[in-house]
Amino acid sequence: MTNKKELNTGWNFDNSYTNLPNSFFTSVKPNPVSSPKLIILNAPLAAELGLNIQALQSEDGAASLAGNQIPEGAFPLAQAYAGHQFGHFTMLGDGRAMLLGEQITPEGKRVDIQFKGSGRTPYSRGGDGRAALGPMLREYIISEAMHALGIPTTRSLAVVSTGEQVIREAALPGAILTRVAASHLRFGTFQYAAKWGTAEEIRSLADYALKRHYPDVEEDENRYLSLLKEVIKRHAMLIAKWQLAGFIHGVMNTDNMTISGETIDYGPCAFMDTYDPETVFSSIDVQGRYAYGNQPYIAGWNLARFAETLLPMLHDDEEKAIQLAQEAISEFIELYRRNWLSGMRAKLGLFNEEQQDESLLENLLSMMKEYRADYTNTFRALTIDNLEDHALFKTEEFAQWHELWQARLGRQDEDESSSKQLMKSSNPAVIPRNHRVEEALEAAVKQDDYSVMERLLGVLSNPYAHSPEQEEFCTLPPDSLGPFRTFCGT
Ligand SMILES: Nc1ncnc2c1ncn2[C@@H]1O[C@H](COP(=O)(O)OP(=O)(O)OP(=O)(O)O)[C@@H](O)[C@H]1O
Repeated sequence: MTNKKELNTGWNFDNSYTNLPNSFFTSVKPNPVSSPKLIILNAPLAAELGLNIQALQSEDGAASLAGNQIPEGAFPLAQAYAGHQFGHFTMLGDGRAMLLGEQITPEGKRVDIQFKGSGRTPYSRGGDGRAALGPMLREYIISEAMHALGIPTTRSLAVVSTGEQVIREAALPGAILTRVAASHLRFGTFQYAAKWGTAEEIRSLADYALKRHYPDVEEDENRYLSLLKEVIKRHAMLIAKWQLAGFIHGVMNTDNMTISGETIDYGPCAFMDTYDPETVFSSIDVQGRYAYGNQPYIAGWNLARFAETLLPMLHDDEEKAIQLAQEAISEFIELYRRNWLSGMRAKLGLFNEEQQDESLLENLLSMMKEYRADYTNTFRALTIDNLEDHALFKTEEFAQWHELWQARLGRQDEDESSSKQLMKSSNPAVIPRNHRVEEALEAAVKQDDYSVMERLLGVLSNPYAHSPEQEEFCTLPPDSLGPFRTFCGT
């Protein structure tokens, strides 16, 4: 085995998180695995990060992506955090993840490099610290698809299999995902500090978050109120993008909401096929708390939990602090709605605003719900003017709606081709449909055949292309009216 200094992977770490008080993390070592094998490497992302692709593809590269070798400059640590899980507050922390370090990219950007599935930590509670191959590939596929759709998200750099099994409902092959994120600061990190930390500790966390993610407001007179408002703005944008793409996160616990406004934790998530706001993906979400249509309200609820952690810093007078927080939080739904509306206008090829746009949209969505229309394909069909053989398009109701829409398009200055262009860049032709993701995972995990996943990743990397190769990925699941199925075992 070559010496790690000879393995010039290109890591360029500068670890700022370690400057926070010790209570925010525990220094850890990844638990070496028996036979690391590189399953997939995201070469374009590696290049963006300034990494040496060939070195990472070597045997030693795989060992380093499994945590068997710690690169120079890394400072592996497990982050402490808490969170509301399905409404219940609990202490959490990285139980199977660890921050390897913060990479400074050639463009001077700072990003977290994190292993997920790299062994037990002091926060593992009863868990084994490990992850199964299927779910790590699932996170890889969906996070990269989200990125290509233009939705802020953590990224996936690589998956290595460990050569070891993890025991879930059955014995499954183990794997480690290398995740890249603007940071792993979560609402839950603040909740942890507010519950168990000192006033100084929470203040140092808030200052750190400001410096790292919102430097423009760092000098504001009430910078903690500005932090709250900026996080609200980012989430108003993020959740609008989720809703517009038909994405269901599945576990919007406060530990799965980032301060940076990136989507994190691709557990039981999916893109909606047939349009129904009540769609729930996770089988453990028996009450539908995290249903598609609830996501904006849950985000508002989570933001309120984040706001509570900042109260002592918003104002010396408690009542005044509560009032400031409430005012900020009360703006979230309106901000979200505005972003959503503007995205929906683009999906319909509309450049300007008219008062009746909301009802035009609501009418379309309620028809889609009634006729169980496929969310993505309906907008896509409107885009390409090739109305599919679907019950919705044959109804009198739709014909009337179509006429109103055409009249509305006619009342703007832009010509038809600009409208079509706008629609094409706003309505993806292909999304990671769950049955296609499952199919790719099954071939990969059970048959060691990665070709299905590679083809899927290929089309997902260019979702707005509207190319013939995408056609076969637009088909609905065989049981499109049935309940979603989840890929078990995380
Ligand atoms: N097998 C495991 N061993 C130890 N801890 C675990 C294990 N699985 C989950 N956890 C911990 O339980 C908590 C909730 O798990 P969840 O599945 O939501 O997160 P995750 O997917 O592991 O991580 P992330 O939110 O960073 O994507 C996290 O703190 C996680 O680290």
